[in-house]
Amino acid sequence: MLREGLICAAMQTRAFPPDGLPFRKMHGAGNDFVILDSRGMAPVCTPGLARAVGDRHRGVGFDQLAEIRDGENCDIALDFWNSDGSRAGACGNATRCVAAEWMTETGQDRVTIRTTRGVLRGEMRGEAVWVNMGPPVLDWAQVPLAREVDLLHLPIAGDPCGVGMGNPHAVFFVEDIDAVDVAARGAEVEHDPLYPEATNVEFVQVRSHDEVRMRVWERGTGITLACGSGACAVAVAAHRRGLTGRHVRIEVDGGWLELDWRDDGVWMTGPVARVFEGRLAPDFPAAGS
Ligand SMILES: N[C@@H](CCC[C@H](N)C(=O)O)C(=O)O
Repeated sequence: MLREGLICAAMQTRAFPPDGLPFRKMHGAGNDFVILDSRGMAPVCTPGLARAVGDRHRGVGFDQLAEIRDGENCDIALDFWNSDGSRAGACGNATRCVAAEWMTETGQDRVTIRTTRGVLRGEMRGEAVWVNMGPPVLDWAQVPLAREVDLLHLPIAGDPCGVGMGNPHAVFFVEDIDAVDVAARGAEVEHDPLYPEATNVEFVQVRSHDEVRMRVWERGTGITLACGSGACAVAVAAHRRGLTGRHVRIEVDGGWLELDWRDDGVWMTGPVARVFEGRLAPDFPAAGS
């Protein structure tokens, strides 16, 4: 059990236990995560630890680190970190991964997960784990943006839509997604002054009323193979622009996600996989940071 190794955290120290810090590696459609479990104990992750573990050469490597914590009036809580050590307000694919693990471990078919945007719900439908990522934020101040603008047409070159999903997104609709330099344009838009807390950036080519192709540049991480909250933002933006219905399949670099924008929020499903379990060495550079 991951919890067994976190005795140090329970003692309010950040030093790793003598046999190392246990973690799980998972991915959802290629969006990869290190998952720590500090239920019943003090949280372990710090910006320094996230950066060190996130280093793909000297650490484990991940797009996001998710730390499972005790939930208040819900099953569990989740904190998310980007590989640059910053916090992420939402992570749809890690939420799907942890929901799937929790349901497998408990044998239950529903889970409630507290995140910074409130309590999210997950449920098993047949073989598929669906999570409700909550309603989109369509108020400019809450996205947040720096000033009042029309979210459907942001004053940024390329005419993106602005959407909040507990984290900010800028969604660009393009004719030919293969012609987009995602790294260059993504890095540029991430720090556009209109987004005071920076933004995730999605590029979308619409294929039909219920299918789109998306590529993503994530705030604090860079290009990833998928972004769940980004896929939610894309589904919302595409429907608001009149390009798709409320139910859409999204091809990302790492596979397919399915989105369903309902009255109670944006539901999402897609593949999840456990990759391995391991332990960070007790003398790992960030131990105790
Ligand atoms: N990959 C995640 C999104 C991660 C958060 C993002 N980089 C941020 O800083 O907001 C997902 O699946 O939603």
